[in-house]
Amino acid sequence: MSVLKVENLSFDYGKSKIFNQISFDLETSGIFCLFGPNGCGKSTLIECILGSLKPSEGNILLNNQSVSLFKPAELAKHIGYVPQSHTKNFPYKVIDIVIMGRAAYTGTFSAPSAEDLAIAESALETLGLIHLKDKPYTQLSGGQTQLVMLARALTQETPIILMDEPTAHLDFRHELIILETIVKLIKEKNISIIMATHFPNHAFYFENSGINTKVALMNNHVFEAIGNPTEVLTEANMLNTFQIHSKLISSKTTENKVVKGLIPIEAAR
Ligand SMILES: Nc1ncnc2c1ncn2[C@@H]1O[C@H](COP(=O)(O)OP(=O)(O)OP(=O)(O)O)[C@@H](O)[C@H]1O
Repeated sequence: MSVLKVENLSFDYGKSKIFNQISFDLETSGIFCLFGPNGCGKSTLIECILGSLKPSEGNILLNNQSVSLFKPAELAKHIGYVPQSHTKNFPYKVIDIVIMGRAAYTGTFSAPSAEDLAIAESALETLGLIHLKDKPYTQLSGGQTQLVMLARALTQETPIILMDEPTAHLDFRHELIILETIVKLIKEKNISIIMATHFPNHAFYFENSGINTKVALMNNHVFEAIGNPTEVLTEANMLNTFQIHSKLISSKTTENKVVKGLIPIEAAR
């Protein structure tokens, strides 16, 4: 079943066409990975779904209703967002940043309730961040900040979360913690996720973890391929889109689980 439908969506900045007539379904408890070269339009598409950019044509349907009909606070009860980067203007405490995820429920000028505080603390617990609760978030590392942004999105308690390169700047361990958290959210809370990423192995990681995973290869203003990771992230598509030679490998873990991944071999000259 689909929770979000994008139909024939186009967007341009003036005369500059960013994408043209793209369509996809986000399935309940599934992940949809947007994958493609720098500047192909992944963030622009995410911002169209969030309602902060207006597409030139097409529809975005949430539970069969156009997102353009939702008031921002109403949309924020359905769709959470983890941005690619975040400017830190003021040394708020971590808990205050996370509790901002409740704004759609409390209103901008009302004080958060004890329940809002409990929800925010529970999100920090889920992500192993509770010890940072009272720390000024201007003092966090890049990885900790990214996890706090995810905690804020969880606090929003939405069935859908959009993530724009959520592992950018993270070390190997923090990257895996984010990926594991995404898998947990999908399996335990039935959340559906759209994620822009530069790493084919993120999509394979989700598939290897038993998640319903779809990938779109965004390039030349369209989805040049769409489907499961094995169908889309092929050696031929990597050569065609990124001009790199790569090798798709499949192996078994000690628990006999089949895992797939894509190894870059050489940039084509
Ligand atoms: N305000 C703007 N006015 C005009 N063009 C813009 C504007 N913002 C972005 N663009 C252009 O739109 C295109 C798509 O940008 P977008 O950020 O969506 O790409 P992306 O796929 O997310 O890139 P990356 O992988 O580098 O994050 C780029 O060519 C970019 O230069």
